[in-house]
Amino acid sequence: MTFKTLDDLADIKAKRVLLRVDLNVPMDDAGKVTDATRIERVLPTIQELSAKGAKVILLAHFGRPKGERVASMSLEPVAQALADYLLQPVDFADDCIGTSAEEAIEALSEGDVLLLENTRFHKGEEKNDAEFAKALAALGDIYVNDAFSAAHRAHGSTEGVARLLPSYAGRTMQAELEALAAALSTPVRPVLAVVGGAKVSSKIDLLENLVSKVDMLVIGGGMANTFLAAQGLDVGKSLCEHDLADTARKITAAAEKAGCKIILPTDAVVAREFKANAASETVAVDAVPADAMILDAGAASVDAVKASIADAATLVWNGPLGAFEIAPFDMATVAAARFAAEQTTAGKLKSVAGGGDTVAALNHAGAAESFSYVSTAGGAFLEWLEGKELPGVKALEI
Ligand SMILES: Nc1ncnc2c1ncn2[C@@H]1O[C@H](COP(=O)(O)OP(=O)(O)OP(=O)(O)O)[C@@H](O)[C@H]1O
Ligand SMILES: O=C(O)[C@H](O)COP(=O)(O)O
Repeated sequence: MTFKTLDDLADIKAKRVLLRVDLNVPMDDAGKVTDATRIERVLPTIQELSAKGAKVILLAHFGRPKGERVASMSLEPVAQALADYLLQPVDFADDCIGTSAEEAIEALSEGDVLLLENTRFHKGEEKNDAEFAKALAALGDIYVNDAFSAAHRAHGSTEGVARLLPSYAGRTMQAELEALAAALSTPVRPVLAVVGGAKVSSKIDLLENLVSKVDMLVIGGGMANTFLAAQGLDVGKSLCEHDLADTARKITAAAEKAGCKIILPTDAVVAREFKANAASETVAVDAVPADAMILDAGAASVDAVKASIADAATLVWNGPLGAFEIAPFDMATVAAARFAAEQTTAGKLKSVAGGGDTVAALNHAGAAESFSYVSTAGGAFLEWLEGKELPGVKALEI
């Protein structure tokens, strides 16, 4: 696929550049960014555009507010975090279209950077509504997409607006696509995929295709609970999408047919409260108390994950194996991440991981630096891996 890059942008002095970035960063309850990887990755594009004298207008989403204005999903705290990394002020407008955006843009000088409020506060964003895309496009002269990790969404700010303005790929978009192609276009087998995390409904469908592309699939985190429940196990109060049991069974059957080995947890760390240092115990997965929730994989499951990593030549990983943000439920994720890092350093494994929280988990484990490649993308990474066309990339095609 060919698209224009920043190298194709001639004179952009004083031009209004709408730059789509992914600032969907992990954040604690106090509004502090807990992992800045996605911020760091978009700095080169912002800096390059700003240095060339453009008025840089950032479009981004945060969380899933479903078209409502949800205060806890405002991007305002991220503007300050971005300014700290950019070492230059970042203005903020409390809407991504309409008067407040227009006035904030009007006030920009060459090289200034402005972040517009969460695009998902408007229903038109996720619907990719033509009027919403038009309202966004009216704010800029040029569109640049640097949000590879949101490129699997055909939304107004990732797809619709790209069709209305001269469009370009940013440096991170370009780098991600090149790095993933270099690492995984012809992966050395056996290939192991590890899929965990919490976005069960938006990722489970991807597994049906994935099992035909990989030799082993470790299912962990909230995703595993759905598979355990589909086997008839009681997962108590665990994060679990019971209505996806049929899908889980279909994936298990597809894996068998494709000769892909599925590895599910056999034991789990359970607790009755979702908080740091809550009283916890390790139980077999068929003995989860009805009033408890699975927050991590147990030691036997971790051994099985490590054994799979040891058997693999290539690892692709999205989604933590437990609620790693709260101690001690980071045990499985940290142990697996460190083992994969060791195998990579020893030259036995090519390891590629991606996802907002996955990267945070690898950083937490001190393992990210040793991985072969760390992508900012989770869902987009899995879809890319499946060979799917990503709408946000497709819209940039010349
Ligand atoms: N057993 C579990 N119960 C509840 N939450 C879990 C469990 N296991 C993992 N999680 C949560 O999953 C979240 C991460 O999942 P998610 O699918 O968003 O991954 P990601 O790497 O951020 O990918 P993406 O970039 O697509 O969002 C973490 O916040 C973690 O606490
Ligand atoms: O975190 C991500 O993977 C991207 O920011 C996309 O977020 P979404 O899964 O809510 O679309």
